[in-house]
Amino acid sequence: MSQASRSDEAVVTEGLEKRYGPDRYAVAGIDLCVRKGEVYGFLGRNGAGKTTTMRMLVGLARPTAGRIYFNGRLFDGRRPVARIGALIEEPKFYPHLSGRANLRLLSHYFGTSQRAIDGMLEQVELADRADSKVGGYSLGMKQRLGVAAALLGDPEILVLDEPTNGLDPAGMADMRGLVRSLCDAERTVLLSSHLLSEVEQVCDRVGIIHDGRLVAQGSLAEVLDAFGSGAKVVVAVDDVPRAAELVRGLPGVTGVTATEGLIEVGVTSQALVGTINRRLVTDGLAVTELRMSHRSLEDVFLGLTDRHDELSGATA
Ligand SMILES: Nc1ncnc2c1ncn2[C@@H]1O[C@H](COP(=O)(O)OP(=O)(O)OP(=O)(O)O)[C@@H](O)[C@H]1O
Repeated sequence: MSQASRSDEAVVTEGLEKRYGPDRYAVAGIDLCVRKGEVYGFLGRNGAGKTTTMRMLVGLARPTAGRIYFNGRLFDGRRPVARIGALIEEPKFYPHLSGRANLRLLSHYFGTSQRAIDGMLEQVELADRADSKVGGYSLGMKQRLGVAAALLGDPEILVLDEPTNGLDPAGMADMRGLVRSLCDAERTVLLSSHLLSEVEQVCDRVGIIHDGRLVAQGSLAEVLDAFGSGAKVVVAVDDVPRAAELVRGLPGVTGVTATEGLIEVGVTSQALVGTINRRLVTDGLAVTELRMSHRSLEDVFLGLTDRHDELSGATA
């Protein structure tokens, strides 16, 4: 059965591809799955293929292969099958007009009422600057006005390409809060970022793209579990080789690496801390430090993308 037939999925792509020239893949066949009502973080380094994917989703670029479904309906790149709002790359506004006037111009297409525009300006926290010229807005204000513009058609699916790009920490925090406030049972948000901390803080699920390929997808916990075994125990001990040998065979230990004065033990559960300690002490080793260390999404992301580079190098 096609994934696209599930009713809880807002955006599904199957083998979505964009090729520029014979061997130049910007997006090399990706299967995205964004569930209704979630904030989905599309994460990748610069040039990974995020913008190209988003441009295809909103009909600005034509896929060279693959399919896109919105709410289970096939999108052919022309006829809309769902209400989609988008902020892709830097928003463009008339600088000599106010924020409100810019929105009013854009709203003609959707027939949005003045009251609804006021509501949007409130929502993006621009109400008190709505009548100032956009030319005097900060980047963060322009980005928020861009989000308001993307909301004009009351979208079920909101696509935001790097909405925090170029913002200062305060602007980023504002944008994060705004993104969360926009997502509800009726609206799904798909946002891209190259910043792991952003995605970690705001998204329910993530897809990690590297070199045009989706290398991981799921909830943060799932991605961490599947690709990082989540947790490890760091032990400072007097006899590292002996300690590594002793813990390697314990049930629940997924791997051991030895460094100077330390072993790092991959574990399936925190309860292993006690087991590891007992095993070492019983054997007469001196344990001077023992702590849990959780891998961050950043470690997983870097590990996945590095591993992908190694594999590509090995097969090239
Ligand atoms: N029109 C084009 N012609 C040829 N190559 C392109 C074109 N557009 C994008 N690319 C290439 O496709 C790849 C993916 O670009 P894309 O802009 O989608 O990445 P990105 O993840 O959004 O990165 P960034 O955050 O830097 O925008 C890059 O190698 C880029 O150079």
